[in-house]
Amino acid sequence: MNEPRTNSRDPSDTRAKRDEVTYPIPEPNSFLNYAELRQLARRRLPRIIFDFIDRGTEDEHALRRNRNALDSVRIRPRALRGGGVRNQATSLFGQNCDTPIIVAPTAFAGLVWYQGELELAKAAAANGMPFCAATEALTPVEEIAAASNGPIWFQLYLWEKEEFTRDLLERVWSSGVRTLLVTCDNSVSANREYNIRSGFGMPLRYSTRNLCDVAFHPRWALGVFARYLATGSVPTFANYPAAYRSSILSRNTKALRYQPIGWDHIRWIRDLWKGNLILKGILRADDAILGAKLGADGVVVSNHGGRNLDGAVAPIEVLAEIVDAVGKQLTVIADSGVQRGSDILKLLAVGAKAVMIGRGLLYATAVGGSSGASRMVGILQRELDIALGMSGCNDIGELDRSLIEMPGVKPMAGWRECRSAVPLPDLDPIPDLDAINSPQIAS
Ligand SMILES: Cc1cc2nc3c(=O)[nH]c(=O)nc-3n(C[C@H](O)[C@H](O)[C@H](O)COP(=O)(O)O)c2cc1C
Repeated sequence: MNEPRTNSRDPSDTRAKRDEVTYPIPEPNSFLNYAELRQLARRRLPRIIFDFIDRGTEDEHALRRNRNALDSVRIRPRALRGGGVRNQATSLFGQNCDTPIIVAPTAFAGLVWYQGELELAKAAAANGMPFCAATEALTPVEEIAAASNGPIWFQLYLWEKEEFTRDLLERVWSSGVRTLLVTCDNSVSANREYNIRSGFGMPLRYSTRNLCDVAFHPRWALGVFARYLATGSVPTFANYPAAYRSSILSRNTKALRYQPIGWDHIRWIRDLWKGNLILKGILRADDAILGAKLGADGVVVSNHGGRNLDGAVAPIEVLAEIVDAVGKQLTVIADSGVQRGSDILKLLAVGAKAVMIGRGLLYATAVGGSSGASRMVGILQRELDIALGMSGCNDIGELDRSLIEMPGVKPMAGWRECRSAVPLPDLDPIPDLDAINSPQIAS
């Protein structure tokens, strides 16, 4: 019998094949998984925006590697244990979270839905998880913080003029944000050729093709773009200094240059920022150690979702080494390529405390605003819950490397000592264990 084919998750497929679906694409807000959601977002968004979100950099090796590396990790489940009430709550920097998922910082999130950043922040708060606002958000950090009753973090890109960065940090602090994430994997701009071809950038480039693209996506054109125009608020980079805050359509954009970031800047930011400091885009243990020595509180092991350095290692390939090096001192978070609850389980089992999701939550916001984002979070939580139960765990604290097999990582490599140990489940309900181990049977 022919198996019905669904979207392949294998990124080594050609793009066309990856998009192949033989089931009808569901109605918005009835998607069942990441692959279905991606199809819906692809339909909803103009191509120029979808590609900006969806694609990687250069030849997209890093993008494919993220998936291949996660897929190559296999789970060795413990039998007959995961049937209880399962718990995925955790705490990050002293704040309780209902799930080990964080909304990753993403530039231009306000383009996928009217005030998309607010929608994402609301969904994050409703689901008890942190939302990380981006420097390149289209909604000011003050508005995001005011609209949410959940934990808000802020991602920082450094500007060339020190005073601009200083002012922004003051705005961030005054809005009540206490966790700052500094992106460390963009000392130079990424080479995203499709953006050059499509005209995506600041400002967006008009062309007949782009106008047709928008015209063929009326729900986006009316629901997002026309709504901005109707409220007289054409999107700008709202966290920029006032003099540089021109609209994404303006030809008179005053260029604001970013500072190529180095370790001295981390020292400078550490002195300036009194809250939690996380370095995002770390892929080496020596860098993580240096970060710890300079006073960072956490790292995000990330290759920027395969969007920056093509050919970069996938985070899960280097996560164990980084956790072993700094897991006692720092909170280690991971991202890039996470699409299923089982991906989250794998990263946590290697030793991450939480994971960030970028594209998945942007697609979800594009499809259904905050309810779309909440639906996607719910799906990931449910998948993680199933993966936990199937692996014989009732709590994410029980995850460890004995549950997984992956190239280069020894089973039970001992990351538990790096974090507060969680006792294994009580063996009392298995009365026959002693009998099985008894000398009579051994003979
Ligand atoms: C559209 C888009 C914009 C992004 N913008 C930023 C950004 O401004 N700063 C940053 O540190 N990371 C940015 N990222 C990277 C994410 O924070 C995150 O590392 C990545 O998306 C995780 O991979 P995933 O998309 O496969 O989940 C962006 C990612 C996407 C998809």
